[in-house]
Amino acid sequence: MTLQQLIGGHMRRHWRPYAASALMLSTIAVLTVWIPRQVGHVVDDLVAQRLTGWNLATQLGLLLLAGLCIYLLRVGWRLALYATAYELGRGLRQRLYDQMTRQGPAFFHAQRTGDLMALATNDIDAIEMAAGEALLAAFDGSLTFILVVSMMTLSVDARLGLAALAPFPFMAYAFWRISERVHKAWSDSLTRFSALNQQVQDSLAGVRTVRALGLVQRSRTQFAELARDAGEASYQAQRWEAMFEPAVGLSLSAATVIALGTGAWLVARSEITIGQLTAFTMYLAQLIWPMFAAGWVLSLLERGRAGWSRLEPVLNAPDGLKDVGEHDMPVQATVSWDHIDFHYPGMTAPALSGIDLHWPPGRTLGIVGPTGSGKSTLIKLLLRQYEPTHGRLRVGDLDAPQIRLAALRAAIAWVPQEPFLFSASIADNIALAKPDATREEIMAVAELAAVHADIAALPQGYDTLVGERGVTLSGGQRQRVAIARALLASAPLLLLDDALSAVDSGTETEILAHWRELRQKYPDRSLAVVSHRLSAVMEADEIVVLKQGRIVERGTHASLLALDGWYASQWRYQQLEASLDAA
Ligand SMILES: Nc1ncnc2c1ncn2[C@@H]1O[C@H](COP(=O)(O)OP(=O)(O)OP(=O)(O)O)[C@@H](O)[C@H]1O
Repeated sequence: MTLQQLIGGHMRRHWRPYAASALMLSTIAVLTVWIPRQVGHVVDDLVAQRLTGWNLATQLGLLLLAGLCIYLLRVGWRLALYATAYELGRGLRQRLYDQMTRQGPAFFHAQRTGDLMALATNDIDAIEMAAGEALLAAFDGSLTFILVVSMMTLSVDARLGLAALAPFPFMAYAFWRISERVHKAWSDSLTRFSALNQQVQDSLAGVRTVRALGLVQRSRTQFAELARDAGEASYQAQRWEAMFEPAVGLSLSAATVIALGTGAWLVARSEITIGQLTAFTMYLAQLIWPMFAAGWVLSLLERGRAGWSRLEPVLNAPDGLKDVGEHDMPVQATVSWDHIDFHYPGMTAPALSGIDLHWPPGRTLGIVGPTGSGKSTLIKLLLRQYEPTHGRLRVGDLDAPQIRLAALRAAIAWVPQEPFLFSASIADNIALAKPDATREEIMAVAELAAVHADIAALPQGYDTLVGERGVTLSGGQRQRVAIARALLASAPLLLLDDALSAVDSGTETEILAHWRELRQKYPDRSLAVVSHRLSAVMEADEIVVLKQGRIVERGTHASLLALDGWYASQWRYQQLEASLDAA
């Protein structure tokens, strides 16, 4: 879809404000061309001494009224047109947001956060201006041009009109050449602004790392370079835009010289009156606006086209995952990874191979293995962040894609290793999946996640703000707040993806003991624990050991110790480490 089609579709849907603006602009244009004609008559009548007293006052009053109407109508069209242009911007921002919420990690892998932020701000602003100011100026400019030129040629003198218009084809050619450069320059400017945005985002997210590693100077230099590039690109675009002005100025000056020369000759031959020549020169001055409007419209359209050419591919990126399922999540169903192989997009080595695993309801599954062995990938497939390359993920009798994505995800409470806390109170962060939860419910899950005492010790307790503008919680506290959040969701499947890594082993034992108590109350709730620390999975009903994407050992804690493989040696190592720590 081109920018023209996008704006055309928007205009069809919102034709009323556009029609109202067009009507107001047409009235303004008619009044604008009426004024010089009227002034011409007044001048001729004054020269002939036909205009005196009341008549003169009435004529001047009419001119004043026309000026007032023009002023009010200008306010009117602005309000009508800008409101509908903002509506287009709002719709595009909503589409972009929806697109982002539909996409999986592969999409975000391919897009930079800074780019997405620039699209939502700068690029959509440019499109908004193309649908608002540009359309208005195009309509107003063309109408004024047609009316003014008609008046010049029809009501004054056709020969004079044609002579004065002679320089304009040269101006049109110059405009065409300049607008090509403007488009290129704006594309470049928007892209560089994105890069600058990305640098700001990276620097803010990693500000502590940058400081700790003494990289502040390097980061400043990088920022300065990108800011300079963005500034220069923007300046370059403005420079090309500025070229419209000399083109207009030169053409109008040439037109004025021609008009005055030809006009004086026609007056001398008494073929036109002085009043007509006065009106003609006023008309010529009125051509300034359509000429500038043409340059302005071209540059706004080029800016909009540059923004749209960056936004469109993102809006039309295919959905990472097809949400075509029609079934609800089966109740008390076994989750099965059925002969699953998986490659990350663009990677040659498989992240998972030949995975066969069943996770019955109410059971605890432990997933362990060396780093990079595929533990989190197993969980990501269950969350349907990615689809298996081969094999099927099944829930009860259904393939996972047959289940509505929202239903599947609502049935899963997932706690990643580095959970995200929003800039809100701790209570709101815990109640994310259940905003109407009572304070008692929130406190109960915080107790289960062994974080209640930590929260109670904070200045405003559960109302303490966390996140960007609030208190910074430790890694272990964040993990436990996230576990409380997951427990409050009361989902049948709880996934702890290395979510106890920053918690000491005593607290880990406490949380797992609480889980066991909870399971007495809700025996159908299932738990999957990914962990490097084997003590977190030792009570699981089944433990699988992954190595290079394959299950190499499986069983209970006791049977795996008896197997004397990776699990047993890792267990001995971790026990020894714990006893050394305790000593
Ligand atoms: N988004 C991705 N794109 C490409 N490769 C990836 C991606 N995420 C993970 N991998 C690769 O897939 C393999 C398995 O990663 P995964 O995160 O599942 O391992 P893990 O066992 O959870 O590791 P850890 O214990 O360190 O968290 C690794 O080799 C990793 O580099």
